[in-house]
Amino acid sequence: MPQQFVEDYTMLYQGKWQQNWNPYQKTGDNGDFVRQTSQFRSQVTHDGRDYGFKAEPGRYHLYLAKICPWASRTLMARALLGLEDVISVSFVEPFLTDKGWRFGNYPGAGPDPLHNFQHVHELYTHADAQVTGRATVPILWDKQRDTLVNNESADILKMLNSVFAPLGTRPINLRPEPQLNELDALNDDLYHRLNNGVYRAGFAKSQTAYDAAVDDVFSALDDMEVRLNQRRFLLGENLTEADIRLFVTLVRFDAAYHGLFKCNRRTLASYANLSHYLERIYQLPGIAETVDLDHIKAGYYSVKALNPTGIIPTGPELNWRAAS
Ligand SMILES: N[C@@H](CCC(=O)N[C@@H](CS)C(=O)NCC(=O)O)C(=O)O
Repeated sequence: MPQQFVEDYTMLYQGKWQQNWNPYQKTGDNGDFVRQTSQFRSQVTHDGRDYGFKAEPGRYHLYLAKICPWASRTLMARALLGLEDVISVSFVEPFLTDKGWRFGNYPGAGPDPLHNFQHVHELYTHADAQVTGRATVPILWDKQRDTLVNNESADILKMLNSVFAPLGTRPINLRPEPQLNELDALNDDLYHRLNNGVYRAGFAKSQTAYDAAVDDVFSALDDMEVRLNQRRFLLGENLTEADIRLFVTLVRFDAAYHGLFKCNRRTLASYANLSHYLERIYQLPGIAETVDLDHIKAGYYSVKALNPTGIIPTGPELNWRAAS
């Protein structure tokens, strides 16, 4: 979560919006970023058992930001499973304001279609008037009960692939049973070294923390490059959840993490296997539409703590449409 706001960040405390207040967002002893945990963890089930949220077409909505890799995971899974007509979606503007994510008219963003709220934090207090925590995306929203179901992308991914998948048009399994242990271990590793590693590099408060994060990032990229010597996807011939998790970081790498987050030992473009893999996934049906480089660049480069002038670099030139 845009750990960008390690210093002057914003959040809800007992239902009230707070600016420049930092009770939860910690920096570790080494100056490294410590990520908060998500607070809404209800599950949608086949029959509504346990939480009262039943998987039904048209009932749920995803509130997302296209800049956000965690939100983009869920958008990718929705496309891969053919759930576009089952779960509706809307996008906030790419900049985090002093009131957090904002709905608006920035190209590729839009209003809150359900309540016409101005900011994402209003969704949180609508669901729980006493909520404490950051107002993050993604959000899985139940239109029927008009409440927030879950704000943890890892949970949402699993729900899309389990209870929602039978409602979709593309019968694929992103979490194949025989490979679950390997998949979850890889997901975990990717999260620590790469998905969150780039943020640990970008928002490091000490040279030591930065050095360690960058080592993690490039050791992970090196390992994945080798892994892809023999495979189309990380676990073999079929795309799984691990590929979604890797893709969302790769697609932001040269545009944002290489420059702004100082992950500049190498460009992603210099990795042959990873570049072909990125193109291969980008060219799958519905995936290019989940990637908005304008939102990615405008959003990341608007982080004042890292880029006080707000100038957005013109490059790099990226073209994943090229045949792989
Ligand atoms: N654990 C969450 C993290 C989501 C997250 O960090 N989202 C960021 C955007 S990339 C956010 O909304 N940040 C707003 C804030 O921290 O105030 C998930 O994976 O769903």
